[in-house]
Amino acid sequence: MMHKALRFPGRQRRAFSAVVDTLKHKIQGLAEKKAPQLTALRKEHGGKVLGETTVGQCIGGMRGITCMISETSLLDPMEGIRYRGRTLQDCMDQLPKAPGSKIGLPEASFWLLLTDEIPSDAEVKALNEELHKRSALPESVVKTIDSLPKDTHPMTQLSIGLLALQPTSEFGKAYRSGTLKKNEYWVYTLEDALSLVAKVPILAARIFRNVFMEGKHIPSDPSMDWAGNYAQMLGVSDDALFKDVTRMYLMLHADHEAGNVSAHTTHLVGSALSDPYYSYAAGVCGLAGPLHGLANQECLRWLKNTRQELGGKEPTVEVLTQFAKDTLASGKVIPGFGHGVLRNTDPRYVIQRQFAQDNFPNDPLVKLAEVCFQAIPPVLEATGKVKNPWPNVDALSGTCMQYFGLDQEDYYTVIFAVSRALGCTSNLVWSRMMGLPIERPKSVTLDWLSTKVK
Ligand SMILES: CC(=O)SCCNC(=O)CCNC(=O)[C@H](O)C(C)(C)COP(=O)(O)OP(=O)(O)OC[C@H]1O[C@@H](n2cnc3c(N)ncnc32)[C@H](O)[C@@H]1OP(=O)(O)O
Ligand SMILES: O=C([O-])CC(=O)C(=O)O
Repeated sequence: MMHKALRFPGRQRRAFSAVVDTLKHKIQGLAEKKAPQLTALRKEHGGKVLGETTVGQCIGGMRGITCMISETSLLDPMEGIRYRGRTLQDCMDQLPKAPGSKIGLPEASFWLLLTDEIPSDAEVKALNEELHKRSALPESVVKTIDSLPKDTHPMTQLSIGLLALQPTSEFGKAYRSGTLKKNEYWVYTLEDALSLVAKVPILAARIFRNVFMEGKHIPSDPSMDWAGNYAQMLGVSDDALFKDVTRMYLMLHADHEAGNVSAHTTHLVGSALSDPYYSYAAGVCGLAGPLHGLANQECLRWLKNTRQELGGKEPTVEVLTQFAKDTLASGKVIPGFGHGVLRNTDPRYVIQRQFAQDNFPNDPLVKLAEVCFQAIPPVLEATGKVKNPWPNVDALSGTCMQYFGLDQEDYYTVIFAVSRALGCTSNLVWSRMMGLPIERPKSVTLDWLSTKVK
């Protein structure tokens, strides 16, 4: 029996690819299982109270208000993010891997986020073949990107590139045709999600080579996995571990439930039925903020500056404590520390730290980051206001990649965005499947609040 709560197309447009058909059937199968739950929650429990909203939350960035649905992942403040119920360590252990690698493949996490299933090796291989088929950038997009001034920030270039891809949207075309039915929205969103995920590493590598490598490009290798291919197109290192560090980065940053700025923005824009290119370009603009994704660029810069100021001296906890205090005194945040919702060391940091300790423990920036791990939390704690003094993912991601020669910190958030495309577009598919409405919370004025609290 079909449930109205979820959007099942009556007659499915057959995809030209077996793996896309498989994905559609798996998503649809999962949606059929979830349909009674969604219907009951809407119809029988729609009036139940989840919590009250305080004036502090209204002024304070809506922290702690439970008011969004995201099926792909859920965050525990102490244990961090789980992709479809699996911790990141579970994902590292359980997801298929490239030959000789210990890293769970990020494109396998895309499959997991979409379907709630760990794909087989054969399924990931087929997905990679499909992504390669969809990966070519239209000539118009190449021209647009190549014509941008080289000093345009790489994140600006990426959002321009995503918008330049927008005319290729299958969802947009189908919607404009006037024949698209609501229960078909998710199918076309999935088509766009796959194409966007296929193209984003090609676009991102092009931006890198244009800005930092005099426009000398390295062609895509269709025999490679999604992230390994991205690493080889960046072309900064032939070390097999550089492919692994890229795979790890892209797996760890894929999703962080839906309230973070990039995911929320993507969801919000998508809720107006803007297609995935519009929606994710908007999300990317949010990721470019220094309190969110750009913190990894800021953190690497902070570490490099600190190292320069140390002038060859060994970093000590005492010296780093003073550096951290100076940063606070100058009115800046310490990038890579603190979090909106986590209340413990970010498990993404823990996994990256282990990778660095296993593979390049003597790298000067790794050593410096280790001292920061000891020195900075007490400084933040001493302010009495920082709710989470522990490191987040951004505290080490740049350090791990610079070891292999990718030390252009302005580029780091683009790598984050390549990864976040997996989670944000998976969420768009599920939002359209669940028929979620346009998002429109209530805002009020200060006078309204003052009258209310009297
Ligand atoms: C992928 C990601 O997006 S992970 C986060 C990446 N961002 C960073 O690493 C930037 C540094 N960190 C921060 O700025 C913050 O911790 C955020 C933005 C991540 C979270 O912000 P909030 O939820 O407001 O944190 P919290 O409630 O603990 O903030 C309370 C106060 O402590 C300050 N604070 C929090 N973290 C830090 C920090 N790392 N350095 C200095 N001050 C901090 C806040 O600015 C705020 O000050 P205010 O009251 O004077 O405005
Ligand atoms: O969850 C957040 O607010 C920020 C974050 O760590 C992410 O988006 O990866």
